[in-house]
Amino acid sequence: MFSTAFLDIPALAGASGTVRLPGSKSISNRVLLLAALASGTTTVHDLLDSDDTRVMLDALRALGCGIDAAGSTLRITGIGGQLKPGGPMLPLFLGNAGTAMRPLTAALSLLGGEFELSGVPRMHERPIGDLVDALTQLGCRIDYLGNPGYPPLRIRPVDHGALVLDAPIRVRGDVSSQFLTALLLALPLAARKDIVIEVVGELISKPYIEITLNLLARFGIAVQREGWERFTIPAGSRYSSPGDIHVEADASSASYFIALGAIATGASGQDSIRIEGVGADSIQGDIRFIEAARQMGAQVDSGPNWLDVRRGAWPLKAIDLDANHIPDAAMTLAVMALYADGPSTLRNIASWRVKETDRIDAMANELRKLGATVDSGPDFIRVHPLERPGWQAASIRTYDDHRVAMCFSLAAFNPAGLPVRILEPHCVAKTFPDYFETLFSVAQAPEVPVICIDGPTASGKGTLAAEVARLLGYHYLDSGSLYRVTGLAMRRAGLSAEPQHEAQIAALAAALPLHFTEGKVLLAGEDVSDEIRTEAAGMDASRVSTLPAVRAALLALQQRFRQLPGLVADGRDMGTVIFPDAALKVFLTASAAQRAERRHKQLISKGISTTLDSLRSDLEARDARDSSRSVAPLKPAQDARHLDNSQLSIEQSIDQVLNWWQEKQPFKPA
Ligand SMILES: Nc1ncnc2c1ncn2[C@@H]1O[C@H](COP(=O)(O)OP(=O)(O)O)[C@@H](O)[C@H]1O
Ligand SMILES: Nc1ccn([C@H]2C[C@H](O)[C@@H](COP(=O)(O)OP(=O)(O)O)O2)c(=O)n1
Repeated sequence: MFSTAFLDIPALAGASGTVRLPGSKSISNRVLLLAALASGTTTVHDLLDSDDTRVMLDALRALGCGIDAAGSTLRITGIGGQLKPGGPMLPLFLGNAGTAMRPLTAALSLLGGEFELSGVPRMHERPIGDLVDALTQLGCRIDYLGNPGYPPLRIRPVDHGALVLDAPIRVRGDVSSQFLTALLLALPLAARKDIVIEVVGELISKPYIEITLNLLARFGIAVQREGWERFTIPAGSRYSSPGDIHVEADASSASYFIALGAIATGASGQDSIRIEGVGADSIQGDIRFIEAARQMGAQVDSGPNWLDVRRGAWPLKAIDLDANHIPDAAMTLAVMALYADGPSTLRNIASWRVKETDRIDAMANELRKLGATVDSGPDFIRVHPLERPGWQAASIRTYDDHRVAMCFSLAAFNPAGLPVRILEPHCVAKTFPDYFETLFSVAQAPEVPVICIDGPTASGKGTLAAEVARLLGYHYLDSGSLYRVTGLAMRRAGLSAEPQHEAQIAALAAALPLHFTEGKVLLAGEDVSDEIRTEAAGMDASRVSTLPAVRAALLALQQRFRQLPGLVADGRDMGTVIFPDAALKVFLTASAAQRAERRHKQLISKGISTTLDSLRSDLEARDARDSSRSVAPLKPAQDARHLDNSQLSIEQSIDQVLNWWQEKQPFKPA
């Protein structure tokens, strides 16, 4: 996951390959609650691991469920519809997870304990009054702790004998279908008699109700449905665990990759995007996004649990769609509309206004930043396509809304070749923590940005480069470590850095069984991180690095580090030889005295004893060798910016480099 303040997605030109998507949020949280209310143990396969499922699991654990996770499988032992009596008041924090807040409100109101349910500030702006009203009609005792009609809530113990089960329970269906889902999931707890629920107003998002009914049936509860207005939970309904249950991949998450297949072609101009984990026969309503994507021109093939999508019509065909049945996935259409042959309109989407943020306003604002003309109203949005000269590079605000972040990544395919900056990209953790990594695994960029930091030993290159990479979410190449490992391999093979061994050492370098994990360097599985950091190893590295065949052998390996979304590379010849087209090159120096002192401190702190004088003379010898060798000597690239950090702190050096980088970016302010 990217935990950076922003993520710059370079202009993307194509995409092809296979993605496996995480489990559906809607199915995951429903299954968890049903398994928690059932008796016995349910093994849940392919559960989504995200913020929203984590808050649900924390709540269920607090209620006394046994939860045991192993890889992508989770075993949950339910409470059999009953809480242990006499527990203390339980405060439950549910973040911004509507799929936890709504059903838990209903279930806990009927379970009998005392609870306080709260969430993040946005959760306290998301309406829940219609659900609370329905539960109150029934005899449940729920108080608002803040604004009436909104969380946080206080739930008091209920007297099951006093529940009013004779009259139908009436609930509004036109604000959020989650209220009805919550009642359907929870009311079997009270089904001494038949319980009838009547929907008031036109029910929105019906496919989500279908998921609810489908999963209730898996847990032994056969709800009778008359149209979309009346639902009956039969007397004596009891949750019974199905034993094993598989969670389909999230169809809403699939929408970004279906769109990707419709927009992008592969390197050969005809490859497709294959999506695994969900097929066209999915129980999730958002799978009908496929129909909309087809209408816009996508070619979609499907089989059991897979989809295969490729570009059909181009530009995409404009669409005018009642998107009430796919409210979440329809946001993706709003970005696809930028690539269409005319204005596209999405209608009947008033529910967007009460989601993680006001999604109609959010989409309109951010699409306008890209240069688009957008009209919107209480329940619709109309997006005009963008011609090449109209596109602007924008910093996209994401409003703590995962779907805004994910769908705007598709703007990186703009024909103007502009990058897109996504602010607070970590909001995707709500449903798809590795969304951007998954996108980058199939996307191709004509130019992956590189920042080079070259300079003499102990100038602080490694420290600076690693931190800049971390702050930008870029990959990091410590090229010196490759020469250090080659030096070590040379020693172990009983060779020395002489011309007569050059070919053998180069062969070793070309086949180094090298892995970088969690800041460690592994050579054939052995952790050599400390061994390659000694001054002797630095000297060996400097010696092998003078051999042209060794440098040639390491070239391709270094260039393979250049991957989306970008790279920061440090060394001696990053800017001159390995990445001559890098967008920013920094030549980092500090006085020899300063560098010797820094290295001295560094080695002492690692418990390695040495003297300042010997360090300084080693360092000067190494500088001389690195600068005077015939191939790729240490020297600033012609277009490098010089940074002498003798008088700068580490933070000041980082700020300087980030400022230079920012100056090169085309983004307009957020
Ligand atoms: N600007 C700076 N001011 C003071 N010390 C620094 C600065 N930059 C790096 N250092 C310290 O100098 C030492 C050597 O830095 P390092 O990044 O290993 O250098 P290099 O990769 O160039 O050999 C480290 O202990 C680091 O914390
Ligand atoms: N791109 C590079 C990186 C390192 N080298 C050589 C020259 C250096 O003295 C050694 C060790 O590099 P490294 O960056 O690890 O050394 P310092 O941390 O700066 O002391 O490798 C090189 O020739 N080209």
